[in-house]
Amino acid sequence: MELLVEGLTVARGGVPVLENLGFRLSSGQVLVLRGPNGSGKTTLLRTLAGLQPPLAGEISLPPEAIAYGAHADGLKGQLSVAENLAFWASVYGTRDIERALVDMNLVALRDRPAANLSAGQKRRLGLARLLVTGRPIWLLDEPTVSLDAASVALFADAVRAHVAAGGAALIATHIDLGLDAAIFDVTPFKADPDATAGDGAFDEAFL
Ligand SMILES: Nc1ncnc2c1ncn2[C@@H]1O[C@H](COP(=O)(O)OP(=O)(O)OP(=O)(O)O)[C@@H](O)[C@H]1O
Repeated sequence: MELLVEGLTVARGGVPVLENLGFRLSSGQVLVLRGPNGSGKTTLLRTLAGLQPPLAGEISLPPEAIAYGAHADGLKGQLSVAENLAFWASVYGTRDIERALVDMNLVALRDRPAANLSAGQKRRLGLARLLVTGRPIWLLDEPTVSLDAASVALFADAVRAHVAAGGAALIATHIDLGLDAAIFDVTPFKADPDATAGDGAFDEAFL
């Protein structure tokens, strides 16, 4: 199982942000996505997850192989922690939510409505969702926002276990997660502003 990306050009609002980008993410590997604010990391992850079409290029795996953890946690506030996980387990066709509850330290919170969780607890629940997807490729956008040091360590352990079991992860993060990871810096792939000159909409990070 391998995610191979070749000649990929991604855009926001119709404006190319990154172009002719490529990388390989193999089973057992963690790749950390780097680049300044506004450089296109979220846009790249959304494109790989199938949430928006690329302008060009090839992505070797379908969105069904991918679990995307976005900025927004996507919780259902009226449902309890366990009910949220059970909902996602049914969506993804998996069963076991208990391991996810344990791994993200949510057992004591299992019956609490998601709306009543703290920001960091919500984040832990959002990450627990990844564990019930059963999908091999995790794409994560700033997964540790709002997490305390202990929760960052829990998250890093979950990623280690995922890749040890043959999964892989592409993680946009500005912090050191203490993982054995390669770095993929998107900066060299910034789109050519001249190609879109005249509309004044090009990414501020590259002006
Ligand atoms: N909905 C949108 N419509 C148009 N342009 C957008 C939209 N969202 C983001 N952009 C622009 O697209 C460019 C890439 O943004 P993106 O969020 O992919 O960057 P990023 O590398 O993830 O940034 P950060 O590190 O700040 O999270 C930026 O110039 C941003 O202003």
